[in-house]
Amino acid sequence: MSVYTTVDPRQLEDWLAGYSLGNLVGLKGIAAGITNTNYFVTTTQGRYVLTLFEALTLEELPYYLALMSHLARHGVACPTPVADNSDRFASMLAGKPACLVSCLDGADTATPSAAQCRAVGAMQAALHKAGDTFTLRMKNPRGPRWWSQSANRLYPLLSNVDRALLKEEIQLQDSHRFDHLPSGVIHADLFRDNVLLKGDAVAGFIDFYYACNDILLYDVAIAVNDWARREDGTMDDALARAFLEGYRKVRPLTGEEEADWPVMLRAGALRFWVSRLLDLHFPQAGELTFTKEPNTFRDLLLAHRERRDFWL
Ligand SMILES: Nc1ncnc2c1ncn2[C@@H]1O[C@H](COP(=O)(O)OP(=O)(O)OP(=O)(O)O)[C@@H](O)[C@H]1O
Ligand SMILES: N[C@@H](CCO)C(=O)O
Repeated sequence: MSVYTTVDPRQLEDWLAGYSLGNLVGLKGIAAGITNTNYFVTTTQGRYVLTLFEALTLEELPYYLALMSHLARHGVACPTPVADNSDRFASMLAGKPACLVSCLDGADTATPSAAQCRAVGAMQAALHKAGDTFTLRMKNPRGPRWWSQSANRLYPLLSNVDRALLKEEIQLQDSHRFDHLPSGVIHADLFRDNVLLKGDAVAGFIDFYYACNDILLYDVAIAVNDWARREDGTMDDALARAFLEGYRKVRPLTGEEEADWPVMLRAGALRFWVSRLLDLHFPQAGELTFTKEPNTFRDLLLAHRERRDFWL
């Protein structure tokens, strides 16, 4: 259940007075989600999603909300933030930073088809292209420096085998430079649960709160690592190919990107192995975290390392 902060209708009516969205008709908590509190809000003008941010501050929100607004204006399927009468996308509600975005008609899937992977790949490429004209900048908080520092905290807690694997992979990644590859705005967490689908079409990408500027191919690797991953940690090549096919139709990969694909898949797996290990071993006191299985990404990393024939 992910309604951590309760909002009552009277309180919401007062807050909505700062918008031009008509009167409140319905308010319903959303059970899915882990980090934030989400509600479906219906007014006489339409249906929206209200998010109360449990960890991000009001000062941190403008980048993400401006980005969603920019992408939505440029044809990327994602929720559009609604501005209040003071032209702000976010303000305080029930003691938390809060925003309203348009409600999308779709649902996530744990078992995507090739057609759905193709559509998500194409929309991710559209996001990468639309990001070209977005002027705000955000460094990736989960880049190489972060995983090296995190690994130092984790080494004493890991088995000898896992410690050796983590050290070796970080060394390999540190020795490999990706600076020459195309970079821009990336979602950085485009997992299956962050995409709403309607049939085979993308209704919208959600959860932009890891979005940042980084290498575009890194974003593709993160997404393919989830969309084409089987339960046993190996890749479903047909799904991976479909994803890349959709992506390339909108933004063809360069020869340098193709050459770096195997190492980038490993970088994507490493990033989520490390973050899941951190969540497991260093749960933040008072923070609402739900631990996902770190070994999934260790096993995926091993599968990528052992693989010789890449299906690009
Ligand atoms: N704009 C939207 N339109 C329709 N449904 C939405 C929208 N945004 C979120 N949802 C629904 O709310 C659920 C929870 O949202 P989300 O995954 O963003 O939660 P979170 O707690 O903010 O993030 P996370 O779960 O990644 O920590 C989604 O699975 C989706 O069903
Ligand atoms: N998508 C992430 C969690 C949110 O960042 C994971 O599955 O580990």
